[in-house]
Amino acid sequence: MGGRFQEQTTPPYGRALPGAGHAPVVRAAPPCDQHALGACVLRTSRMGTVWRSLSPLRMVGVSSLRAISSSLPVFPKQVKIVEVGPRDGLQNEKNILPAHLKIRLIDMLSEAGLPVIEATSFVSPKWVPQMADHTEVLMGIKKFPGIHYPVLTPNLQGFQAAVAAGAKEVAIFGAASELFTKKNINCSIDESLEKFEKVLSAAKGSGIRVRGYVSCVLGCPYEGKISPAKVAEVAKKLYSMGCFEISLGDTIGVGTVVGMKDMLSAVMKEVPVSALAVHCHDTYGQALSNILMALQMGVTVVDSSVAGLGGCPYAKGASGNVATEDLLYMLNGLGIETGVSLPKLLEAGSFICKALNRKSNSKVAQATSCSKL
Ligand SMILES: CC(C)(COP(=O)([O-])OP(=O)([O-])OC[C@H]1O[C@@H](n2cnc3c(N)ncnc32)[C@H](O)[C@@H]1OP(=O)([O-])[O-])[C@@H](O)C(=O)NCCC(=O)NCCSC(=O)C[C@@](C)(O)CC(=O)[O-]
Repeated sequence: MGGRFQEQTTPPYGRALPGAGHAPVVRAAPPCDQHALGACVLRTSRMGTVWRSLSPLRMVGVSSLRAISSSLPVFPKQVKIVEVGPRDGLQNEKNILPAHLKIRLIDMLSEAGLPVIEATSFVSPKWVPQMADHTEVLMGIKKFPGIHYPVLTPNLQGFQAAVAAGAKEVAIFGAASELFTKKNINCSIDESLEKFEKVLSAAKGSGIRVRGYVSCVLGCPYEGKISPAKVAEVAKKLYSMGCFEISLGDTIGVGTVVGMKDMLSAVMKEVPVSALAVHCHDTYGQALSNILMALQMGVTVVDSSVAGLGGCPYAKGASGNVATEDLLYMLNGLGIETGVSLPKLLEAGSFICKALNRKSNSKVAQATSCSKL
């Protein structure tokens, strides 16, 4: 897998699509960043709509080009990708994957250069049986220098077990929905905050970093619409309690860009944007658009799952996170640095899909495996 994919920071443009003999020459469109926008135009003909590569200066004058550039959004230079596949991706799998395969997956993701890999959860095995081998997994992985391996801990019991297994970073997970909180961790939002407070104060004493999740930021499977004000309120509480980063989860992947913009605008009044991450499930195919909106608003941390694995066991019908391969392809196209190798990531995705006997949800993985045929 990924053999044809060379290490590069920009996508491979210009491959003729199948059937090009009868159709106009079609070229893949470069991503619309400040440098690339002028280089392509959308042309409509009797044969349909195609992208065509044109010299920017032949299309528009220099002054118009400057005007276009200055009105385009500014993207961050660097993005930190938080890989959640081994936890969020696998937690939903019915068949228990042996620990040695989870360990191999995490090691391959480390080799791909992911800076943060969420390794497992210290939750009740009665609630999430797939994560019952948390200690074996956390102790079994190679700990690459500079890479963080956080684990989920819903309460002090989970925190203590995680620390005993060698965790140096944990994540607590709340939600902006009462009903989701009840279904997910069996308590109210206020009760969850009391439990998290205990985790945070124990973590402070042990020098452990704590990340905070807020689920259902763009909709809840039980309550429907969630107000941006409620998301901002929970995010603010987690941040004031000492979480170094707040990950905003579109748990069921129902959000669209306007919702993302409104929600982030509300949260950014309470939590600095440098401490925010977005976590987008791709149920309605909106994850990359929503992430692009978040990047334009200054967010520089994005969660994703290799091969687009996953879903939440307490959010029926939700599909996996945005695939890390697809996110990386988009960031590469925008010239945004991540330090992650796409070929190695594709290998990790191919490995886990074989282990689970399923097709990758990543469009990039599908495209590159087709192009090998
Ligand atoms: C939170 C609990 C434990 C409360 O569950 P509970 O039943 O209310 O817990 P309890 O305190 O009453 O204890 C009952 C039993 O659970 C045990 N227990 C208690 N705590 C632990 C622990 N930490 N680890 C292991 N065991 C634990 C405890 O020892 C006891 O065992 P028993 O005496 O019956 O044998 C439970 O509801 C649970 O484990 N829920 C799992 C939630 C979960 O993992 N959800 C998926 C992750 S969240 C997510 O995916 C969303 C996210 C983060 O990705 C962002 C997004 O997409 O939006």
